[in-house]
Amino acid sequence: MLFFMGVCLSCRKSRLSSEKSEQISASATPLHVSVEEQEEPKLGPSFEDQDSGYTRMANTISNMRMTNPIKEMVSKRRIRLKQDGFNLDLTYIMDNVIAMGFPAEKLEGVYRNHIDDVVKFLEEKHKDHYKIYNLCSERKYDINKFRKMVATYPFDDHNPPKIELIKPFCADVHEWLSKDKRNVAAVHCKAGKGRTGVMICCYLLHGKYFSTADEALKHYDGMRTRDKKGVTIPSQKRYVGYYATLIQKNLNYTPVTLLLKEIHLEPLPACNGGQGCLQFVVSQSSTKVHSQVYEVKKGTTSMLIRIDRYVPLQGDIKVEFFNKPKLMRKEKLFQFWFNTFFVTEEVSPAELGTSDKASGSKVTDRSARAISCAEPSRVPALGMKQTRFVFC
Ligand SMILES: CCCCCCCC(=O)OC[C@H](COP(=O)(O)O[C@H]1[C@H](O)[C@@H](OP(=O)(O)O)[C@H](OP(=O)(O)O)[C@@H](OP(=O)(O)O)[C@H]1O)OC(=O)CCCCCCC
Repeated sequence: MLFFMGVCLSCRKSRLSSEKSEQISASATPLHVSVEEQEEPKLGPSFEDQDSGYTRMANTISNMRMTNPIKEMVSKRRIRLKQDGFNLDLTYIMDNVIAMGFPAEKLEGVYRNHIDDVVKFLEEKHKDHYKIYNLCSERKYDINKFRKMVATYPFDDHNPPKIELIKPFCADVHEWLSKDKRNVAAVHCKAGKGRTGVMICCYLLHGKYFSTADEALKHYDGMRTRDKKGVTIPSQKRYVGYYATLIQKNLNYTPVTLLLKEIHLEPLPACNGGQGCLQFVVSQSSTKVHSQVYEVKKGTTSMLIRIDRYVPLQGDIKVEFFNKPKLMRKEKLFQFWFNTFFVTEEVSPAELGTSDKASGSKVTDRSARAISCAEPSRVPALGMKQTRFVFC
């Protein structure tokens, strides 16, 4: 079943289509980026003292062969490194770029990479030449274990990064790798698949290893997983595409403001026998900026939602749709992210005509733009949703 949606916005301050004429000097500001490097640990024993600890680690539960089957189950189809006595959820995407699972401590270290095993691996294979990139917004660990060679570029699981986070990450990796040809960048999130893939693919584009998002993603997917399903969330892929666009067209990202005017849904997701309430929530910078609930009558196949007071949107926008049955908890149907800077698709007269007819108003703006999105529903029976957002 296809799910069609049109979002009509107006009053853009600028458009990507004007490309180079719109280049504005780089204003990418790292969000919550903390980089701590080249400092010796101030707490605990010196690194030399710790070496004896690494030797002893072979006797810890983290390194016991009995935990490997559990680790393998949890890492699912991600390709593990099994070499020289190591068995880690860790993959070389390039000779100097590693994707890996979270370096976990305590009980979590039983079913994920144990942090001591990761330290042991990096010390053995890349001593004095590794730097860790932690992408988790939800957790951290003792960076002293990695000689404080840890940079943090946080974002949430199952989400893309803020667009401003990508360039500083890529520049950081590039600078580190350029310093010494023996240097490696070890990137991780929780599983070391989705978020890690997004950022590594962006780096592969930044470093000119690949020229298109598809090529970078294909390379990553094949290197990191046995089923070639590395980065699978469409919004995450979309953001790799955004970064590719910035590089290909030599653009500097700058926030663009749009006014949300109307949303067109067709056909509606068939939940609760085709009736009930549908809620959509629009957020910007983690702040809810608009939310509305609509009653869906049985037999309704499409819906035009007009926003009474136009809502200004700028930058990274998250839209969530919920099924809101009466007397029951709401259930998220699907979500997607887009960035207002990258809304560039042309809108056909037929689409404008549909919107025009439904609203009863005369369309005068023929410079409308749209964005197409496809997101899988969280409700498996509803399948993949094709969505198209129209801005005018
Ligand atoms: C006997 C045990 C058998 C366990 C079998 C578990 C088999 C199993 O499903 O393991 C996996 C789960 C969840 O695994 P995780 O807790 O690691 O979660 C993954 C993580 O969110 C990934 O995002 P990211 O961090 O890479 O950005 C996500 O990838 P994406 O965002 O691309 O979709 C992946 O989705 P995926 O399904 O791959 O599409 C999730 O599974 O692990 C646990 O729940 C921990 C289990 C703890 C068990 C403790 C045992 C002591």
